[in-house]
Amino acid sequence: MTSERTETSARLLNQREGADAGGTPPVIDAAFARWLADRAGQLLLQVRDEIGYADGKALKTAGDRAAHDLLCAELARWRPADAVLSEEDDHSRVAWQDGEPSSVRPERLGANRVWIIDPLDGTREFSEEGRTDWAVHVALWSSDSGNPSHLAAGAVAMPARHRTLATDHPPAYPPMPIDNGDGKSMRIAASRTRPPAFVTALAEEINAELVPMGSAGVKIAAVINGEADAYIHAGGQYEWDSAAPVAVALATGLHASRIDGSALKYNEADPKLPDLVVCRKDLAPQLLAALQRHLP
Ligand SMILES: Nc1ncnc2c1ncn2[C@@H]1O[C@H](COP(=O)(O)O)[C@@H](OP(=O)(O)O)[C@H]1O
Ligand SMILES: [Mg+2]
Repeated sequence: MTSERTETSARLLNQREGADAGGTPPVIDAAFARWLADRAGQLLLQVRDEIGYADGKALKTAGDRAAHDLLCAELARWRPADAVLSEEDDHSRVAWQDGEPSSVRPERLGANRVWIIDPLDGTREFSEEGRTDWAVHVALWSSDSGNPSHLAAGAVAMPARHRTLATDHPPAYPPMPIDNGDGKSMRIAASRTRPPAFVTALAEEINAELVPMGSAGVKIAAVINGEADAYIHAGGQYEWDSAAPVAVALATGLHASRIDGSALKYNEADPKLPDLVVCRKDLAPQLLAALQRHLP
């Protein structure tokens, strides 16, 4: 059954390739990132339609694989000299054993340009009918980039929301929230299925409302759009979960850092990036101070 379904996603990919559905992509990296994320997003919608929701595990596997294969094929075709770090074939997980680097050094560590991709972020939500909180992440890390994160471009496609955020046209800075009279001072986006315990305690202390949703990309997009004031995560994540949305957040002018206030770094030997906070700049001092009191 599973192999049949994997064949289904391969066939969808082939159909699209055969029709050359994407045409010639933009030359500028940020527009290329948007193009790529959009193409994978459309493919994921097709996979959902074709496979259905009866077997969630099969749907997750087919979606992850189809989006990964499309992104890698297009990157190999249009950016052949660049390295790739993807959730779906992260060899550095093998190269990093018991907290120590092994002798296997991933090729990307010597590269000047590395695409950091999460073919399907919010995999769980993707497999649940009616949910729209899942995304495709495409980011470019460049050694030449002037900013501390070295993120040179990023795109977050949210196909089920018909929305893509990317650094080619960074969204406007979010508007100040309207006081809706409920006495809550801040809305903090947090994981829908595994919110870190300390975030609940922190929210109580600063009288904030927790807004649960899936996908790191969708939560950061919520901060960018002004639907949430902050996204706080700790306890585990990888570079691909945040690289693309953080690139867009930084391009928009928002604050993004580790929860201790230090810079987010990408294309590290160990791709684990276990915590982060993204918020409006004016909230950063208050949130970082509260985080200091609640650090897990
Ligand atoms: N404790 C943890 N360890 C590793 N990854 C985590 C994690 N908590 C969240 N993530 C990853 O962060 C993304 C968003 O999670 P959430 O929706 O719970 O906020 C998911 O990515 P994937 O869907 O790409 O696996 C999830 O796997
Ligand atoms: Mg992810």
